[in-house]
Amino acid sequence: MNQDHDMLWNKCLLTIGETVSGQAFDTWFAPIRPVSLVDNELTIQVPHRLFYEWLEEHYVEVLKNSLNAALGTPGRLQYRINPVKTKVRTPSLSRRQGQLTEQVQLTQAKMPGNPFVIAGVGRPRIPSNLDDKYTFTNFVEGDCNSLARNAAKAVADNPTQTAFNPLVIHGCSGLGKTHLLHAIGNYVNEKYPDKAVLFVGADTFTQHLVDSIATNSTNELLSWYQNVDILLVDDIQQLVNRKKTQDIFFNLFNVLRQNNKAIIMTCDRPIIELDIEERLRSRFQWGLSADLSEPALETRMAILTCKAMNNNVELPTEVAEFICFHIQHNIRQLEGILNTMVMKRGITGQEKLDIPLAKDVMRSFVSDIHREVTPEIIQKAVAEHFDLDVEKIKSTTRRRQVVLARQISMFLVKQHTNNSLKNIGKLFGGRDHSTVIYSLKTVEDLMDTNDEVKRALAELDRKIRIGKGEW
Ligand SMILES: Nc1ncnc2c1ncn2[C@@H]1O[C@H](COP(=O)(O)OP(=O)(O)OP(=O)(O)O)[C@@H](O)[C@H]1O
Repeated sequence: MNQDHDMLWNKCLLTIGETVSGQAFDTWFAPIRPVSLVDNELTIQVPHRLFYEWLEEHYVEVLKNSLNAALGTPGRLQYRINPVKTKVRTPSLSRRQGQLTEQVQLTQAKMPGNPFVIAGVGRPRIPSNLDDKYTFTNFVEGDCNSLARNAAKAVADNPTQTAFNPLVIHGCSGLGKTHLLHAIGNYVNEKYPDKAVLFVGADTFTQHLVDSIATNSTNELLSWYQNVDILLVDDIQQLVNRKKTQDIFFNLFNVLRQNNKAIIMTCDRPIIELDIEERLRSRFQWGLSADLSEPALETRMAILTCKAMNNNVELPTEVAEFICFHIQHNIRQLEGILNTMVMKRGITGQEKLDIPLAKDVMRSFVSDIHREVTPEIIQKAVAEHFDLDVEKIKSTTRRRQVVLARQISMFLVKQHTNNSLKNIGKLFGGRDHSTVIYSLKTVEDLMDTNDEVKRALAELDRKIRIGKGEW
């Protein structure tokens, strides 16, 4: 029997309706329109590319079987991708009633329940969700973050032609990942105002998806996401154990990347350690992965000082050093201490931010700011000060600078620890106790006469006291 494309497609829908869930039917098959039937080749129209890719990936067998059954002979399927731009009324088959009904397709600007939609004409406006207080200007660069910072800036400079797509910034908590995401977004917004930037947490993305499933508007949600030019996704580790979200994100990722849209993501661990589907993981590894590591003392101090300046707070260097010496792993904690100090100062009417106040506030951030200072810590500090290896200090070298560093180390070990002269000798390459006595005497003499020694001792003593929490 000769049949036209509408009749054939209706038959296909009946078979499909018996195979897939009601929700899948409504989401993925109801929006399809049959277009033509020529020589057993059925052409169907789908709303957008993502839709087509999803069908190919998940329902190709269902479609093939239903077409073959409807034709009674093997057939072929062709797709036509045609985004729905306007409100149209099209006849389609309701699965449950098994008869032709009128169905209204929604335009993108009319998506119900979509958290981002601002009604308007043409391309939907996208609120970026950016916090303008995080910029490249107030991001302090150091060895710990320079790759990530420079890659982020490169993407922001040229978001649609970047080789770093995706860019994944990973690192432990509080090291500036989210700051960099916002910085990219803010920079792009300023330099390319016509580009649509969106910042979204991976958990928020999941929530949107869950909501859209509940309201049968997943396609609309995804179409909407495809309007984004620069997608900034925070904390992608939240995708772990969320299979459905991973599936949808996989497709969105592919479409965006194919269309040269930039995708920048943050993660609390390297992608290789992320327990997600392999296909998603391999795509995340296409671009560049840059890590943020713990900043050195000087960088931490620069960050804290920068935060203080931005808040018009005067923070003496020794107070910044004291705080940063003890807080090594998390910049957010540094900020928390500064903010609490400012607040407490306001309450007590105290004028300056000083070390006793810092110490008081820090008790709730670090369990023990009174650290034991060991000979190893002293040897390391002295080696750093004189730009030498610790091993050199312990060696038999008689070079003047090395001898001086060795003698100062012995002196400080004697002052700050309970080691006997005999033990100190052992710690410095097995020297006897008379050598140690000679060293201590030499340093005492030089303390009054030699400026270099005076300065070195003052500086090292200060560092050791900060380390012990004894300011
Ligand atoms: N290099 C830096 N320069 C200036 N501020 C920084 C720097 N690194 C971190 N910060 C600040 O530290 C705070 C914490 O940073 P952010 O929220 O970006 O951390 P995160 O790595 O995203 O942490 P989490 O994984 O816990 O979300 C922010 O206020 C941020 O501005």
